[in-house]
Amino acid sequence: MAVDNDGIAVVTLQRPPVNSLNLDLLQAMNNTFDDVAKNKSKGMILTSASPTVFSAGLDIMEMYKPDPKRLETFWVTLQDMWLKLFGASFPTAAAINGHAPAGGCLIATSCEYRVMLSGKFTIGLNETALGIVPPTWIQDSLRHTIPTRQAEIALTTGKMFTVDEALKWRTNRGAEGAARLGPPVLEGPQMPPRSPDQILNKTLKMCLSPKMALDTGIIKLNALNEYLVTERTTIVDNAITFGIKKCNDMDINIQKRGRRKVGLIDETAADKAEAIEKCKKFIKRFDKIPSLARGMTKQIFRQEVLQKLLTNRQADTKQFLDLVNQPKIQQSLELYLAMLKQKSQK
Ligand SMILES: CCCCC/C=C\CCC/C=C/CC(=O)SCCNC(=O)CCNC(=O)[C@H](O)C(C)(C)COP(=O)(O)OP(=O)(O)OC[C@H]1O[C@@H](n2cnc3c(N)ncnc32)[C@H](O)[C@@H]1OP(=O)(O)O
Repeated sequence: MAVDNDGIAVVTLQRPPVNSLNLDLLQAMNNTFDDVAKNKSKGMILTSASPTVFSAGLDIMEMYKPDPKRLETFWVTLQDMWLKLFGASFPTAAAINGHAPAGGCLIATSCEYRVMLSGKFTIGLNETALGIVPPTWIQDSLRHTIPTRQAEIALTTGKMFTVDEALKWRTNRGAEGAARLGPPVLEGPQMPPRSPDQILNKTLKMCLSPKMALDTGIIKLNALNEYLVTERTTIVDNAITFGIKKCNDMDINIQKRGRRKVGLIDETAADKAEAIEKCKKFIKRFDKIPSLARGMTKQIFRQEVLQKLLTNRQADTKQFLDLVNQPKIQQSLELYLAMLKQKSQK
């Protein structure tokens, strides 16, 4: 842990090669979180010493052929880590400088703010894809971060988000919708882009002109009708071109506005230093907010989710122990470890 001049603690996970969460690392995290609270730090930023992995999640070796007592301590320590981090009264942020699967995503979603490095990294809760039901409180961390519907789909599919997807999800109507209609007709002498309102106003003016004979008016309206039907694609394209131009003139970023954000991460950064700076900026937002009021508001906001685990702690532990001790799960763990080993040797 390093505390900067502003009193913000930067906590770096350092368990090579992939910061997998074993008992020792979880205990060290818990002690550090206690220190941050005791020192009355202004806030805490979690990051990783690895250049490519934030955290690979739970250390599978803790669950494979486990010692029963250690396995139980391992799970209770993980619960403690989550209760301390998710329930921390001080501001928390994650500078996610690499992959964050499963438990890595849990750490990130337990924080209040997330900045992830742009690149070929992924983040998400992949448990379902591995044949495991994520415990309620792990699901709750995701549901607390992104909209419920997206959380349900992500959890049930074991979705690992790319950095871009984590920032935004499905495309809405907008720039990409326009692209699906084909290239817009660009401005030119024959077809200057006009808004639909401009076209209708001009036609109306022409038809209402006292100089216009009734039969000429009818001919013109029929021609307009035919034009609207046969040229509808061009008209839509022109309307889109007009809209895009107006947005550009008004400095509105249609690329961003056209996409729905999933918000699993709040911002991206080019490198770790920038990610930490952005996290610091988030924490400094609370400089003028009384810290007691802030902390209590956060805890009240998160109380329901925290209380659920506190009430069901023993049952949750028993469920985990029963699951891990199943021969079928032990077999899956063995296969998964072999697969990871094979992949790392390539
Ligand atoms: C599968 C069944 C699990 C059953 C658990 C039962 C109940 C649990 C309750 C539910 C909670 C689950 C939360 C979890 O966190 S489960 C853990 C899920 N984690 C993962 O699936 C991530 C696996 N790792 C990776 O995908 C990649 O390692 C990576 C993080 C993307 C990084 O890739 P890369 O940089 O290429 O590194 P390598 O893959 O080469 O790995 C290097 C080294 O580290 C070992 N390793 C990786 N992840 C773990 C891990 N989670 N635990 C232990 N060891 C891990 C990997 O085997 C390599 O080892 P060697 O160098 O010795 O070959």
